[in-house]
Amino acid sequence: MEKFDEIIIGAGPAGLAMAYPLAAAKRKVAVVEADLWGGTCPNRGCDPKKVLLAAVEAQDQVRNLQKVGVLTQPAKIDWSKLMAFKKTFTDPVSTSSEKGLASSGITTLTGAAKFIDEQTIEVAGTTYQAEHYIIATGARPAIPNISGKEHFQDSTDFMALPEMPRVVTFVGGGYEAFEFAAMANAAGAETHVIQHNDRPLKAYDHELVDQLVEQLQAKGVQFHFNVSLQAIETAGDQLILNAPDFRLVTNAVFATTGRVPNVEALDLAAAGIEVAHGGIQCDDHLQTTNPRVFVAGDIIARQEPKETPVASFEGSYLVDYLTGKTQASIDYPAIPTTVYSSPKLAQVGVTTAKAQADSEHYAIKTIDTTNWLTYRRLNEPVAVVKIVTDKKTGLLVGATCLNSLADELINYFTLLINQKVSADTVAKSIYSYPTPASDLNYFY
Ligand SMILES: Cc1cc2nc3c(=O)[nH]c(=O)nc-3n(C[C@H](O)[C@H](O)[C@H](O)COP(=O)(O)OP(=O)(O)OC[C@H]3O[C@@H](n4cnc5c(N)ncnc54)[C@H](O)[C@@H]3O)c2cc1C
Ligand SMILES: NC(=O)c1ccc[n+]([C@@H]2O[C@H](COP(=O)([O-])OP(=O)(O)OC[C@H]3O[C@@H](n4cnc5c(N)ncnc54)[C@H](O)[C@@H]3O)[C@@H](O)[C@H]2O)c1
Repeated sequence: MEKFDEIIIGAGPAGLAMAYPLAAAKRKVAVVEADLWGGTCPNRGCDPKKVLLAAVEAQDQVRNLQKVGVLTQPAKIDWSKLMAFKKTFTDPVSTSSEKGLASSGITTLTGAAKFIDEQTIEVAGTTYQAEHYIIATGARPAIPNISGKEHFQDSTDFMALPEMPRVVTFVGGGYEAFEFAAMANAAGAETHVIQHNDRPLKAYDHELVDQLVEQLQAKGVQFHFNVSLQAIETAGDQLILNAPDFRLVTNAVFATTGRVPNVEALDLAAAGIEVAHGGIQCDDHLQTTNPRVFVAGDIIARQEPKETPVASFEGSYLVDYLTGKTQASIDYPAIPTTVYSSPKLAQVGVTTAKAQADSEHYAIKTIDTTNWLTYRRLNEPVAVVKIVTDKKTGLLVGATCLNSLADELINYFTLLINQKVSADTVAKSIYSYPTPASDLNYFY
C-alpha cells in the first residue's frame, strides 16, 4: 500500500494552500479530488461571480452617469455572450490545477476519498495511508426539503446558466441571493428574492442592509419577506411557488439558503472523527478527534466566515503546524466579508450590533459619504460608511461600508484594524489624491 506524509482530501483553496508548501518542504504529498480540481471558488464561486459582476458594475455606472451627461442608452447585458466570456476563465481551471500539482511532484488521486479505518483511506478502489490527513472537502448547496424540491436549481446552475430566464426567483436572502439577484436584474429578468423572515444578510448592519434592499428595489428587484415556501408545482414550462397567502409564477427557482458540509462520502465514523453542526469538529490546532486528521476551509465547524481567504489562511497555518514552524493555536485576524451586490456591502471587525450592545467600550460613527468627491463624481445614489472605534484607545476596530467601492475600501480598513494604525499615523502618510485611500484621513 502506498504511504504518504500528508494526504489532502479536496483540491479547493484550502487544499491547494497546503499542497505546494508541504511538497516544497520535501514532504511526500497526495491530493484527492472527487470533482473539479481547484474547488468551488475558481470553478463555480468567487472568481466567475466577479467576472459576471463586471457587467453589473458597468451598467450601474452608466445608469448613474446618464443623469449628468453620459448619453448612452442603458447598457444592455447579453447574458449568453457574458457566459461565454466567463467560461474562458473557468474552463481551463480544473485541468491546469491538476497539472500544476503533478508538475510539482504532488500525487493527484481522482475520486471520492473514504476512510476505511483510523489511518487508511480508499480512493477509486485503491487504499492509501498517511502520517497526517487534512480534510478540506468544502460544502455544497443546501436544498430546502419541500414538496417539489426537485425543481430547485442551485448556485452552480446559476453560474452556468446558458440563457437568462424571463422570471427568476431566489429562495433565501443571503450572499448568493443579493449577488445573483443584482445580476439577473441587470440582465433583464424579472427578479424575486424570498426570505423566510425579515432579516436578510443578518450578519450585517440592519440599516445598511435596508438601504441595499431599497437600492435593489429601485432597480426592480422584488423582495418577499416572511414567506416560508411550502411547495413548488409545475404548470406547463412554468413553476408555481406556494406559501400561505403567497403564490408566485416563475421560470426558474434557485435555492440560496446556505451550504452543507461535504462529510457523507468520507465515512468519518470509520476513522473516529466527530461531526458537529455545520461541519467537522476541531480544536484550536484544527485537529479533529482523530489525532492524525486535521481540517481546513469550509468543512470546519467554526464561526469564522466561510470564504476563500479564510480557507487559505487555515491551510497556511496547518503547513506551519505540521512542519514544526509553530506550536501555537490558530489566531485569526479581523476578517473582511463583502456582498458583491449593487452596490456592494462590506464589513470587518467589531460589528455595529456588537458595538451597540457594548456602548461602554465602543463608539459608532455613521458617515454619509454620498457627497464626497470619490462617490459624487460617480453620481452614486448612496454611499455610507459606519466606523466602530475603541473608546479607550481611539483605534479603529470595525467598519461597514455600502457603496460601489466597498470591496476595495474594506481592505484598507482591515489593514488599519489588524495593524492597529492610529488616526495620527494615517494622517502622516501621503496618498494619491483623490482616491478612496486619501479619504482615510476623514473617518476616525
Ligand atoms: C456562489 C459562490 C460565491 C462565492 N463567492 C465568494 C467570494 O466572493 N469570496 C470568497 O472569499 N468566498 C466566496 N465563496 C466561498 C468560497 O468559494 C469557499 O469559501 C471556498 O471555496 C472554500 O474552499 P475549500 O477549499 O474549503 O472548499 P472547496 O473550494 O469547496 O473545495 C473542496 C473540494 O473538495 C472536493 N471533495 C468533496 N468531497 C470529497 C471527497 N470525499 N473526496 C475528494 N474530494 C472531495 C470537492 O469536489 C471540492 O473540489 C463563494 C461560494 C459560492 C458557492
Ligand atoms: N461574497 C462572498 O463571500 C460569498 C458569496 C456567495 C457565497 N458565499 C459563501 O457561501 C455561503 C452560502 O451562501 P448563501 O447565500 O446560500 O447562504 P447564506 O447563509 O449567506 O444565506 C442564506 C439565507 O437564506 C435564509 N434561509 C434559510 N432557509 C430558508 C428558507 N427555507 N426559505 C427562505 N429563506 C431561507 C437565511 O435566513 C439566510 O438569510 C455563504 O454563507 C458564504 O459562506 C460567500
